[in-house]
Amino acid sequence: MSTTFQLDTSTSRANPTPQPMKRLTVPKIRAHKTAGETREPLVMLTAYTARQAQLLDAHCDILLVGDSLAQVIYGLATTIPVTLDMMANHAAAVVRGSYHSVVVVDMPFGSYEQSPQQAFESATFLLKQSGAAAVKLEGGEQMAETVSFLNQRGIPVMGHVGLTPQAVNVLGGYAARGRSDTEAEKIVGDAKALDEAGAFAIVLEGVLEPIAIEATQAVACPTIGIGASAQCDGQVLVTEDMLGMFDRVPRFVKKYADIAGVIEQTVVQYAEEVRARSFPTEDQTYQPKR
Ligand SMILES: Nc1nc(=O)c2c([nH]1)NC[C@@H]1CN(c3ccc(C(=O)N[C@@H](CCC(=O)O)C(=O)O)cc3)CN21
Ligand SMILES: CC(C)C(=O)C(=O)O
Ligand SMILES: [Mg+2]
Repeated sequence: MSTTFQLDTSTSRANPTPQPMKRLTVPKIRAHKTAGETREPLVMLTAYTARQAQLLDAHCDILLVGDSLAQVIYGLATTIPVTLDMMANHAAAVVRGSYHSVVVVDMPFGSYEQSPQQAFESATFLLKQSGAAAVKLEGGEQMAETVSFLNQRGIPVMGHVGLTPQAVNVLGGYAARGRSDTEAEKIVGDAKALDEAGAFAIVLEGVLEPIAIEATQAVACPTIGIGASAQCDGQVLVTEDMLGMFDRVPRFVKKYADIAGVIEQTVVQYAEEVRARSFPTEDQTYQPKR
């Protein structure tokens, strides 16, 4: 008898009911600029849990299991300490909660920079453990060889240039990028190198708007902006940031809701009712039959 554990993705989904929407694919995203169909901006948000994925899935094109889970979930100061196991576990949860969106997983710091071989080993681990479709990694020209190596071996790669948070110790903070001419040229060159290496999309984070526009016009694959420009081919935000759940957010975040406020009010009410013994009532308790 085989002892191999087979992940049955059809039954491991938290929501197995038939869905009307089709699953989006990586090639459709890569062809976004040339496909005559819609060219509507791509909608991308982060997701770290199954329930969050369920709520976002039908309304997004891409769900990113971002290493920003460092700050958002784990209370860490930077994304540096994030491990492959952390990423794989959250990615598996997100895949179980999604049907339509392409699920992309961030490769954590230290898991891919050394060589294309190291990147391949780490990426296969992430994809096998989670069922996600693609990985994202930070860096430009210096990562082009790795992007091509993975792509040729069946692993689609999303690039990420500009403000690359895993390089915080080199950059010295999270300030916007591209203020000098050499920096601006480097960002556009990095985007071109990733595009030519076969990246299916590129995140442009924290770059001056004219550079985001120039990079978007210079590449064949779609660009996805965060703190970049509405002229990018798509946008991404950290879900907790835009929901108003996270306390310290970058300036480029638009807070669409105040979920932290809703949670606080609700907990205040619960605490009052517990202390007043007005919760639970008869509806929320089990009484013996008479
Ligand atoms: N919750 C969250 N949202 C993010 O967008 C995010 C993460 N976490 N973690 C990973 C990276 C880190 N990012 C960050 C973090 C901080 C700033 C920030 O504080 N920016 C300041 C300017 C800082 C400076 O000029 O030195 C700002 O006011 O926008 C920006 C991007 C983006 N990513
Ligand atoms: C902010 C996005 C692009 C990201 O890389 C993350 O959430 O980790
Ligand atoms: Mg990230």
